Amino acid sequence: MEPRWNCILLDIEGTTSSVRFVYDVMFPFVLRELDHYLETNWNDPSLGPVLDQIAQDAGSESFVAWTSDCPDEPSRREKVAAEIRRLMADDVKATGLKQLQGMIWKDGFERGEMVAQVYSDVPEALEAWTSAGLRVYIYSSGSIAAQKLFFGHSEAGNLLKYFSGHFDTTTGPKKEAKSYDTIAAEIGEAAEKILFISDVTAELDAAREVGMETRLSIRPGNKPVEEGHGHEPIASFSQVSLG
Ligand SMILES: CSCCC(=O)C(=O)COP(=O)(O)O
Ligand SMILES: [Mg+2]
Repeated sequence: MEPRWNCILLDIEGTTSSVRFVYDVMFPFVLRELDHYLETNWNDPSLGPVLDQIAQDAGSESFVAWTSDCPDEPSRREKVAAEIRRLMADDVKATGLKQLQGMIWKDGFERGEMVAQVYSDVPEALEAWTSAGLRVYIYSSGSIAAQKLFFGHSEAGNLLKYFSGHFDTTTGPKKEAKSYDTIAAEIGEAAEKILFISDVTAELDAAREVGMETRLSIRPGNKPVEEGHGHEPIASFSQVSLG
């Protein structure tokens, strides 16, 4: 039987993995390591573009302009740390924040201090879908670097071989239809041939607006959703029927 879709696009938090793991393990890791990370990596060239992105997310044209009120390096670092803590307290999915989080998580995943949680149906489904010839992509607010660390160090082992590509907020916000148009174009598929699975109805609405098929991920600990969204709910990837 011909599969109804050629591609499956997956969200992470609340879909492949629990919200709890992100909030109880990954975010506390960042808050614990933040000051030390900034101090030890301050002159690392890879940090510069991320600091510019954080400044731009805050409405400034560059990091230099944003920190022009800071008299010295420690106060510039403190401004960054305070902004990161503020964004995380409000759970803002800002690109600069997500890039910095990914850089901080690197050590945690590579040292084995963090092992990404994935629901038990996820590896089985990835295997079944890719064996059936489907391509699987990730679209998460977590940076692409963080996504690769996450699935490269999961409790089911390295799952990266299953993914044909990764998207994050550098493609566009997850609640905007244009982002899904861009993804379809980059994947090289008609939107109607892509199934998007997420726990957030506003993301599913945006994907549906451009013609993607959708499924609402219902996992333990996910935020409750309003009635009347019209997205078919699934509690496990095993409920995705390909035919
Ligand atoms: C490697 S993803 C880490 C989780 C995260 O930071 C996040 O914002 C997840 O958001 P999602 O879009 O996957 O719900
Ligand atoms: Mg999610």
